[in-house]
Order: sequence, then C-alpha cells, then structure tokens
Amino acid sequence: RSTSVKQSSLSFFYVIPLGTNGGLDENNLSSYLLTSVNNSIPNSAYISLDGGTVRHGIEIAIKQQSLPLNTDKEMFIREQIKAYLISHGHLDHITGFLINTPNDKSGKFIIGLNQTIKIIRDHYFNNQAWADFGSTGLKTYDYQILDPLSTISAPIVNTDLDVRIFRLCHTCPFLSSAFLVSRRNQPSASILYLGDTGPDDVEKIIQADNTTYSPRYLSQLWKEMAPLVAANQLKAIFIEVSYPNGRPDHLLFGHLTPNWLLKELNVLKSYHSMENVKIIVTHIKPENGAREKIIEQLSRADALHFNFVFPQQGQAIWL
Ligand SMILES: Nc1ncnc2c1ncn2[C@@H]1O[C@@H]2COP(=O)(O)O[C@H]2[C@H]1O
Repeated sequence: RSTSVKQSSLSFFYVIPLGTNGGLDENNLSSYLLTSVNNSIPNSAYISLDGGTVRHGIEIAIKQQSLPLNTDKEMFIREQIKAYLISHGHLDHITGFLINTPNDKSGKFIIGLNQTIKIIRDHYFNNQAWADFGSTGLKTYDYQILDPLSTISAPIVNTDLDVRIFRLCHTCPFLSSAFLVSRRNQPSASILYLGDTGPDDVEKIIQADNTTYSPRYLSQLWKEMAPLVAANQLKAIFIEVSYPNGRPDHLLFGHLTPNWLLKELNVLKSYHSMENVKIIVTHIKPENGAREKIIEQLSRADALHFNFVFPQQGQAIWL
C-alpha cells in the first residue's frame, strides 16, 4: 500500500522533511519546512516546524532536488525560512536552529507556547549555553507566544500562513504542543503538526492528594479537528510514533507506539472518515529495526482506514 505524496495540480502545501527521526542521529532530527503551493508552484517563503536538523537537511534536500540544485543553503536559511515554530524545548527539536542562529537574518519570530519560549530564553539564549539572540539580547529573533486557549489563528509574518496552537502532554505535566497551520489566502487548507506526545490514557498527573488527573489534550484536539476533516480542509496530520509495539507504557517517556497511535486516530475517525487526510509518521527512534517494525505494524488490517506516509529526509511531500 502506498500513498502518493507527489505533485498534483490540487496540491495546497509543499513540505521538505529536513529531519525525520526521534533522537540518536544528530544528522536527522525533527524538522519540517512548509510552504503554500499555488498553481503547482511552492511559495518561496517557508516556515520551519521544529528545528532539530536544519543545515544538513537542506543539503540533502538540494541533492534530492527538492530544492533547486543552485540553492545556496546559507542564503536559503537567511532569506527563505521566515519563522521557527517550536513544539517544545527538547534539544532534538531545536538544536539545528540554535547552531545556525549566529548567521541568521534579523526580524524573524520564534513561535510557541509560553512554556517553550521560556525554556529557550532561560536555558539556551542565556549567554551561558548560547548567546542571547532573542529580544532581550542581540534581537535577531522576537518571540511570538501563542495562547492555547485562543480559538483564533495568528498570522505568521512574511508568509501567507496562519497558526493556532494546542497543548500536548509529553510526560505530564511537561507540555509539548501542536500547530494547526492554515493558508491565509484561498483556497483555504490546513495541516496539523504535533510535537512529541504520549497517549491520553497514559499521560497523567499525580496530584498532591495522590489522586491522578488526565488532561486528555489529544481528545480535545481531535474534537477541534473533526469539523476540518469533515470539510476536507485538513490535508495532513504529522504525528509521532517513537517506538514499535511492545514497549511497556512505563517506558514510553511521553511517546506513542503504533497501537497507541491507532487508538488515538480512531477517536478522530469516530467523528469522520479519515480517507482524505495523510498521516505523516514522525519521530521514529532509530534503533533495532524500529522503522521497519513500525511500518509493518501500521499496515495491518485495523490500520487500513488511514493513509500513512513515512517521510524520508530531503524527500518532498506535496499535500
Ligand atoms: N527516565 C528515562 N530513562 C531513560 N531515558 C529517558 C528517560 N526519560 C526520557 N528519556 C530519554 O530522553 C529523551 C528526551 O527526548 P525524547 O522525549 O524524544 O526521548 C527521551 C528518551 O529517549
């Protein structure tokens, strides 16, 4: 079973995976360039969803001809990546972005939850771990803090894209987030990018009186996505599967397996058929044939309701 991610006259978005794995290989960490497509031509203004591997991913993308062969990677980073949307502050989602900050062009925004921006300010841009390229220092970047309780999308400056944020649990109560990125201009369309997340049934906070509380952020997210799926506006969901089945729940560290992913996606499918939404599987931990196992585990009968895509570094995806 294969799902086409090739160019079509009906494409709304162009995605270049700069890094697809969940850790271990520093050359291939979570990062996805996204731009809108009009008349089959990708717009030159990209955003970066997470920033794990940046420069090396662009080199691979040029080799794969997902970017023109004469692309100058330095110029591309400076001129064509307009904003970094960071799902959470873990190093594997931000390290490539950080390393490239000294040569970046000013006037860009780092976009995320208040909690994520605080990690960047306090732990990276603190003149100890790294120079302060933020708004309190060298001012290369400004911070765009998004409110997860707002139902309105915010513009991403210098692009034709808008964004809305949602909270996720990644070892509760540590927060990660999901971005709903939408085209501002007609025809409208959206993609949903999730940072790391554990399953609702596993992510629990133990309270002071020893009772547990489950925020169930994924179930809230699926409820919000259902109308977009029904309207055929949601083109893709980028969601993680870090480990193959069999990983015990207490060793998930805030991640999903194929079984947990299917359990979550079936909640969304209970609202509407998912046949028109591509499910782009991110963040596989590159160990012990995990990728092959996960692909196999997501091809079983109960997975056939979903169009899974397994992205490869540098290989473009048209949505
Ligand atoms: N308790 C733990 N023991 C060992 N490894 C851990 C533990 N918690 C987190 N990790 C690892 O630290 C990583 C941080 O990034 P990830 O969440 O992608 O994946 C996490 C695991 O690989």
